[in-house]
Amino acid sequence: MSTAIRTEGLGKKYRRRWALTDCTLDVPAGRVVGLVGPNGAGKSTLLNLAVGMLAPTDGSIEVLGGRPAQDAAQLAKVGFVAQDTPTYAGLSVADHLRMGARLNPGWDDTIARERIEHLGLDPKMKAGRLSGGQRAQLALTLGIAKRPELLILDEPVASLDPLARREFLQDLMGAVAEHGLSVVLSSHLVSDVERVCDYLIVLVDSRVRIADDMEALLASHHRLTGPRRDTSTLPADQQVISASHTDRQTTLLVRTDQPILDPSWTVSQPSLEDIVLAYLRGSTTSDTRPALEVLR
Ligand SMILES: Nc1ncnc2c1ncn2[C@@H]1O[C@H](COP(=O)(O)OP(=O)(O)OP(=O)(O)O)[C@@H](O)[C@H]1O
Repeated sequence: MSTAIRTEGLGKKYRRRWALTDCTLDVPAGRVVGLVGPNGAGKSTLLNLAVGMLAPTDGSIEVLGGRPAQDAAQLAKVGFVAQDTPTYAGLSVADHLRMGARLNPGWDDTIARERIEHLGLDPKMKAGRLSGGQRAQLALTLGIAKRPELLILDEPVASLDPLARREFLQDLMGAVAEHGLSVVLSSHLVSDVERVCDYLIVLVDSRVRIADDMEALLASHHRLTGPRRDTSTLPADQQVISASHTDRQTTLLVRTDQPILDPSWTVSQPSLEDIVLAYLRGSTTSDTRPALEVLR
């Protein structure tokens, strides 16, 4: 199985502050990877390191087997749409497509023109006069028509209306199915990530908290509800992600690959959003201490 992104002890420091720390990942190719985390967690930093816009302070990163932006061949393999979906205000939509064709050896003009037509964008319109969402669609069109092996999108749907967001994600899935494209996209919308991604990375406080197959993640997390008890009495294999207690009852979100055998627990399946929120709300320093503990 080939690897889209491999990092080893990767870290990035801006002046005195670490934006990404000790990040070790092995993300398989051919997947749609969701990258989630709270504001300032380090998502854009990781994506900018992957495209070579930033250099690591620590550790290493390899993308599709090469060093980010090492040469023209590497640049051609990776498409990137940055968070602010940059376009050139003084250039028209058609100018952007012409520029895409000039700069990208694998450029697919048919995809580009069909997408612009489908979106109803006037090819003569200057990018500076497009709405924020239309500019985002133009930038995304350039990213898709470049026909990269790996498309990296930093919050691609943030400025799109709900229908445009749904259609864009469908287009993306189509490109993945048709061209075997790998995608890494950051988003604050867990429901979108759940709909299209089959691999999830969660970054919290500049550290990777989850990096796993979506199916494996859902299978290994459980909600346990039962009589109030101390989390330190749980079996060693059960990592407590969050815990809440009332006078008589305890509810836990635990991660384990083993079956839950204790009959005093009622076991249910948390949603992906429940799992992500439990990780986002706190940070653990040991295996058995909960990330989030609430007393009522
Ligand atoms: N150019 C920079 N100079 C100094 N600090 C920076 C710079 N870029 C980012 N940071 C800091 O690094 C940390 C991580 O920022 P980053 O943009 O990677 O987070 P993020 O997870 O993408 O956030 P968001 O969801 O808000 O876009 C933040 O604390 C941010 O203030």
